[in-house]
Amino acid sequence: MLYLTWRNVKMEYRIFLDTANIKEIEEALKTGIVTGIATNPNKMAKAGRTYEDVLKDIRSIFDGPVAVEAISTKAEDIINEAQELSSMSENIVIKIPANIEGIKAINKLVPMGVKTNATLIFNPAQALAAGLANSPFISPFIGRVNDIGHDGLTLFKQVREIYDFYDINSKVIAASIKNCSEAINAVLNGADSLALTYKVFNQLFEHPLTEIGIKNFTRDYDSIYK
Ligand SMILES: O=C[C@H](O)COP(=O)(O)O
Repeated sequence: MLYLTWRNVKMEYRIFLDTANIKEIEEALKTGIVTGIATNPNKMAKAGRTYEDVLKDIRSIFDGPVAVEAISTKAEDIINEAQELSSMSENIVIKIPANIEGIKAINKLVPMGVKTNATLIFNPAQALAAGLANSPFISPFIGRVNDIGHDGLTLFKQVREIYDFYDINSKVIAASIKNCSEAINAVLNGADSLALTYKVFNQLFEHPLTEIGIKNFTRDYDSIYK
């Protein structure tokens, strides 16, 4: 069954570039198909800068949605941190782990108008809880599930099935995608959005036969017109 979800998702939420590296963001934005930026504490640490500085850099070249992750672990603290992060800039999405403290926080933050993304989702029950808390976004981690020898796509399909069956409207972001084929399988199975690293994003445009084709076309063109 081919899902129609991408047709219904606002264009601005289709592809989140999964990085805090400003050079990668700059390059990928040139394609015109990146519609959001997603960071997490690993990526911020790799960038070696504070959340504030990374956000400032991103905002100097991009005004779409930027996801940043709260690192507090108690609901009250997550709520305060999320409000602080949201106030740093317009159009911020707050990533919050989908454990019990995270769900409590999401439940309070959503009515305040904070856009949340329930993250670190590894089983369909967490996705159900985040959906019932009305999180605007949720992120099942496909690649990390595959990495431990389980089936990330099955997790993803189960989440989609539950959301469709119960009419849950949270947008499902396929996250922790390790290659282009995982990305396409997620889209074919009802992803609303993709979170793609710079490496996987570039795989969207790569095929050896395209390069061979270009080389051969150029050779044949040159043989007549040069
Ligand atoms: O935070 C969300 C990312 O999609 C996680 O991806 P990762 O498994 O490559 O760290």
